[in-house]
Amino acid sequence: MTDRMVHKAKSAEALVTLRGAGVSRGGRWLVRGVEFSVSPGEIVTLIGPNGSGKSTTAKMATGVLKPSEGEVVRRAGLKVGYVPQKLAIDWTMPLTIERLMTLTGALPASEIDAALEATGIAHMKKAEVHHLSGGEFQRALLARAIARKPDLLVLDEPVQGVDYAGEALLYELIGRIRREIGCGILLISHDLHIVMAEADTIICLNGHVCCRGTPKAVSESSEYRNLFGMRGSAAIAFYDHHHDHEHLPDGRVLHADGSVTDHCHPDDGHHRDHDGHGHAGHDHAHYEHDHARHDHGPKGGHRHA
Ligand SMILES: Nc1ncnc2c1ncn2[C@@H]1O[C@H](COP(=O)(O)OP(=O)(O)OP(=O)(O)O)[C@@H](O)[C@H]1O
Repeated sequence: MTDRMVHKAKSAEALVTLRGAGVSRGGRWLVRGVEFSVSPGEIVTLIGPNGSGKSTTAKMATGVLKPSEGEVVRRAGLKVGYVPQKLAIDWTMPLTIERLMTLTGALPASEIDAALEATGIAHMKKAEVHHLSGGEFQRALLARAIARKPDLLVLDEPVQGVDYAGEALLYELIGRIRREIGCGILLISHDLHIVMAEADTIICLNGHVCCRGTPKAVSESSEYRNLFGMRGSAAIAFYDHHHDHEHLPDGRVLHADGSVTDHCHPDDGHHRDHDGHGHAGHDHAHYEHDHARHDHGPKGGHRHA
């Protein structure tokens, strides 16, 4: 199959497809020439500097904004779950997580419970929203969005106000949601962080599509490096790690020196320690292994889920 045929087949099954889409306001193009689609089970991440058109593009995808040129095609009857960047909440009013779930429409109690369970906050159902930590709040917003079983989940900066460790856990959760619900995910990242680890496709915007591809391809492209400079390089380092051992299909481990062991324990003599010689400082490849099941720390460390 040629690339063009693959693209055609992919957009035929896509949840949403943008073709040459752009929005202009007051004689100025906010964003132009946007082309991408999101298919079931796929994570597409929009990155780009402030004002580069990420939110505008997401609004075109969800139908909140009509494109001024080009077209946006959504699958008939598409259910969209949206997690906004900001929520207009009157913080002087008491609001429990349970109530937050039903603010914009009724939900059966069983659906509320299932969504809170899936996001790991079932025990906090009666907790006041304004007491939540950044990570808990993002989980509550995610629970609210997935409770209605969307086909397409749009997340506008889902790791806002969350520290690095919490960020890795949230991305792991988002990865699990796409595997379990099978929805497509359009993720907007207003910062680079570790967003790229879970994404299948990265679209880098800068008023137009600057570059696109797999996280690795984007992080290596000169357009991306020019746009993000040193900050981009830090994110690149995350992917540009070198593997000193590989996991074989039978579960054994092949080390750089050619030896094979049953495990990759830090004390088996094959690994560098923390000050440049350690297990925490290395990364590895896994045959037929889902990298999405790893928590990647921002410095390239990992742990198995
Ligand atoms: N309704 C509007 N009318 C005029 N200009 C707008 C409108 N909405 C957005 N803009 C402008 O369009 C540009 C793109 O905005 P957008 O919110 O899509 O960027 P973004 O990439 O999401 O930015 P950030 O990372 O800062 O949130 C910005 O310059 C913004 O000021």
